[in-house]
Amino acid sequence: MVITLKKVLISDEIDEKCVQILQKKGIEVTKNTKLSKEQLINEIAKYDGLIVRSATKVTADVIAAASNLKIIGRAGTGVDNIDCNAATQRGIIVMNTPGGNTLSAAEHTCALIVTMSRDIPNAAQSMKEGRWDRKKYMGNELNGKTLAIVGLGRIGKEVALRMQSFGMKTIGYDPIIGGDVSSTYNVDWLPLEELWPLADYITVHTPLIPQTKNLINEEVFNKCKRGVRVVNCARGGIIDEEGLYRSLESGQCGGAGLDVFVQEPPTDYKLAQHLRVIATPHLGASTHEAQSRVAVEIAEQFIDLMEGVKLFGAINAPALTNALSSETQPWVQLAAGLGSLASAVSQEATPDNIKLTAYGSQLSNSGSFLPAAFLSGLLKSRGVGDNGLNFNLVNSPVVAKEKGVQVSFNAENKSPLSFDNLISVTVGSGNKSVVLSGSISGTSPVLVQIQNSTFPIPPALQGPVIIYSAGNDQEVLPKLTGELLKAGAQISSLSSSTPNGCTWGVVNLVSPLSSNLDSTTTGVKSFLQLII
Ligand SMILES: NC(=O)C1=CN([C@@H]2O[C@H](COP(=O)(O)OP(=O)(O)OC[C@H]3O[C@@H](n4cnc5c(N)ncnc54)[C@H](O)[C@@H]3O)[C@@H](O)[C@H]2O)C=CC1
Ligand SMILES: O=C(O)C(=O)COP(=O)(O)O
Repeated sequence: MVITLKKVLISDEIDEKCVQILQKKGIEVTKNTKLSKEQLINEIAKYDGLIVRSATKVTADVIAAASNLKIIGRAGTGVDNIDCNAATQRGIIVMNTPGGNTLSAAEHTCALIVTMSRDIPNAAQSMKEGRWDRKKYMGNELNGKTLAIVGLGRIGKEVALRMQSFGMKTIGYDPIIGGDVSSTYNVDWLPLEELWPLADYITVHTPLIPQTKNLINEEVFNKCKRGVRVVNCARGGIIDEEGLYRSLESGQCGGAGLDVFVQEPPTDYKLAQHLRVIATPHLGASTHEAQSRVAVEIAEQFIDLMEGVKLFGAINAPALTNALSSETQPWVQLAAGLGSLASAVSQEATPDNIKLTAYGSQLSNSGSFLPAAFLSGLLKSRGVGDNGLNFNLVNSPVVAKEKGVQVSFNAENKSPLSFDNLISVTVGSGNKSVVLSGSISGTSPVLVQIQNSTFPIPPALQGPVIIYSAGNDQEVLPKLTGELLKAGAQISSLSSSTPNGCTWGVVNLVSPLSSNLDSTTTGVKSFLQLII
């Protein structure tokens, strides 16, 4: 899957370096951070790339209008403002820059903990108002207090390391990162229920997903020490805003540091304005350093993908990760071509049994992309979901799974045919099956065998091809060729398989045939034109 990017839209405030890197590679970049949703929907079809931060909401209706979009880049971490499922369905890559703003978000979290412990914002405000109020602002030391960290990924870990230098004891929970890992940075892993009663401060660093929505609610506050303080520098909604407000009012929660909100900007500022809340307008990543990093990273990740160097940061394209190099490209094309051919020959929209075997050392690690490439050809040829979907390595595995079509993959060392590296696929439906084998000649995908009939000179499985089965009739090829020439076809090559019960023929054309051929004059019972 080769990605070419000509026009990229940047719809959020992103460092100029991003624009410069893309433009240097000849990409036309439009930066417009003032688009309404309707304007974005009207504009988006012009672009094959989109770059956002958290402000632009890339919803399903935006994606439905994005008929040319190939990639959405998030210059930052959270992708909850992007409908990733809708993007995957349309074959659009979603990519973020994990890590680029980790340190800034971690420092902001620590700043909220520290300022909360001494009530610095209120004390500073009192001075601005001309009051010298030393009694009112008695604080607490952090030394010896317990910080519970929910989510021990990149930011959670950096927060732990920094707050340990204040003498805090760090405990934490993460469903993926276990105690063996967290103990290497001095975080005692505990299940949530054991975490709550021990915590003086709780900070959350998870994505907002169904499992983390309202993770800290009034019930949880009631399990904590009275006066527990919380920080949310991750995503609005991980701490239930209503439950937090009530707990602040009752004193069960002693303070909150909030950088993120369910609604941004909030329609109701009552939480942000609460005396015991320190609120910032989603500033975790807003440092010159982080913004410079994420801008450069997203631009370079786009270029690396375009140039086939590597795929980094993609969150919905596992099949693409190992399929970018120039060596793998012909194999991807071959598998897609075999998929188209298998579907055309078997005439089954949902074959119940597909086995793909890759032979040879070159293909020993091809299991991540060959089945997806095969499925892209199969789905394309069957017109599945025929609503303008372009099937590729991003959406094919997902759409095929929804249709109940799956491929079992197997890699073997020794090829059964004369090509050392070879793909063979068996597509079975009921008691019928189609067997196809292909390989690469030079850099071109070629068809080596159909059923048990081998091509002495394997034809290219590329561009417009006519494939026919002639049974044992040796007269078919001259008749078909005559009819093709009459129809104005430009033939680039002709190939026949060795007769073995049935002869198969392949005619490669320079351009697709515009008119239909008549089977009575060609003498061919069934032939198929495929554009591969
Ligand atoms: N305020 C801001 O400006 C910024 C906010 N963020 C947000 O911070 C959050 C964390 O970011 P990173 O550390 O980079 O992500 P990460 O992916 O490195 O870590 C997230 C961790 O949460 C864990 N997790 C998932 N479900 C969980 C659950 N139910 N309970 C506990 N842990 C769970 C994951 O296993 C993972 O280890 C994200 O929501 C991100 O969007 C990130 C950067 C800036
Ligand atoms: O990277 C993230 O997840 C953030 O929340 C940062 O958001 P922003 O890029 O500042 O809009």
